[in-house]
Amino acid sequence: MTTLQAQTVPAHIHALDAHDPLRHKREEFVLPEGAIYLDGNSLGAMPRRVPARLSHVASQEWGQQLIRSWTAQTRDDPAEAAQDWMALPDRVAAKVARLIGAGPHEVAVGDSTSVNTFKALAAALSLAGERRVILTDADNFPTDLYMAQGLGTLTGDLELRRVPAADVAANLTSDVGVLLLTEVDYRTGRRLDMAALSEQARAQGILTVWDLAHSAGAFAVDLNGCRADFAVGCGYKFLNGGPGAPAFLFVAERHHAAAPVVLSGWMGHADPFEMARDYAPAPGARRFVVGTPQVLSLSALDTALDVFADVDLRDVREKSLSLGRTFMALMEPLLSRFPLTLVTPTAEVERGSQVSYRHPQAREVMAHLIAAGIIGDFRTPDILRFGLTPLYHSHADVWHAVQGIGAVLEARA
Ligand SMILES: Cc1ncc(COP(=O)(O)O)c(C=O)c1O
Ligand SMILES: Nc1ccccc1C(=O)C[C@H](N)C(=O)O
Repeated sequence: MTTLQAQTVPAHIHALDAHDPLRHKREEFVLPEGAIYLDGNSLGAMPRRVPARLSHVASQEWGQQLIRSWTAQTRDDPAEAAQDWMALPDRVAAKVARLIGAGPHEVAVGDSTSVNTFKALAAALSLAGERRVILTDADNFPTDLYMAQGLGTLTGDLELRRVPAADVAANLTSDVGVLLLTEVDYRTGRRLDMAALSEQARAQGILTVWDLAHSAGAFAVDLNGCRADFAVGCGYKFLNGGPGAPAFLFVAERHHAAAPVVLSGWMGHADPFEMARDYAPAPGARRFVVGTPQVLSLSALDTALDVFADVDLRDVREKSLSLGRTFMALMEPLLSRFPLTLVTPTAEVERGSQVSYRHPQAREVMAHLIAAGIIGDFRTPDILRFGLTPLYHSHADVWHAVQGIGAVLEARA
């Protein structure tokens, strides 16, 4: 990789970076040496300020303050007082809300995306009444399918109807209760039209559950603008919250009164320390926080999200599209020389923040690429996937990566 990075980047690539309004953000991340990391859609790079926060949480909040940290409001220092662990999920929810077009009271942070998918599906199905069909993309991410299957085992009367993504709109029929979709496909990077599909679903009385795993932090999401009903997403991909970071759940305000809280844990109770015998939900989406907040990982995510504080998500989207365009254009000559097929849509509205190709030996090729310092992903059955993170990638990275991909393919041929 070192030799590759020593190659001279063409002037037109440099020019793209020179005009990049986000180029200063790269310094806010720790990036691996001697490698080009194109996997922020699996695990985002670490924001530089996270270790100091974790160190403070460990040494002071946990080490010294211990249980007093749960209710730090009792402390004299106003800055410390505002850092109580009980409200940490709510503080993080407010930061996530801004990125997904939601109100802070509509977002709950905690648990995994899988668990939040279960909460959302259970609530949505209950609101759907007699309609016992969940419609989904047959190629949806496995955990979305599995969680729906698990819920079906519990209720016993559920049909999980899987259709190709292109056929979803035609299958929004009156027996469907819930539409479960992932906005950006984890393999192809194809982005669905969330606004149109939400609208079409609503017209049929169907509730929507959107998985934003590959959307949140990659571009501006407008849940309320789309009148989405429920959504979930990961904290560790484009939100850079670290391995196993807590996930989020969005529940539109109009459903707060009627949506049942199936996992009704005490931390979602209106007054946990009242220790009442019966469950009474906290106001807003906080009721969907189940058990004790994951303080260490929430703290990491909390600080990681500060990277977005001065960022305009329109710039993020513009740059993501530019990186993708550049990547695809530079890869173009390789497509006639090697058995590579682009599977990411070229139309910008249909793209997330990754570029993927089919290759008959994709698994092997990706192993070679990783060994050469180009870190992407292999996804079954034959996908080479390259994630683009506008906050820390430059067009020069993309250029170096494509030179490396060409060299690896050439060496194998
Ligand atoms: C679309 C999608 N949903 C969900 C997940 C993950 O769910 P969890 O955080 O529960 O592992 C991923 C990635 O792992 C994903 O790509
Ligand atoms: N959570 C993980 C744990 C281990 C390895 C990968 C993941 C991913 O997130 C994969 C990602 N969802 C994907 O779109 O492929």
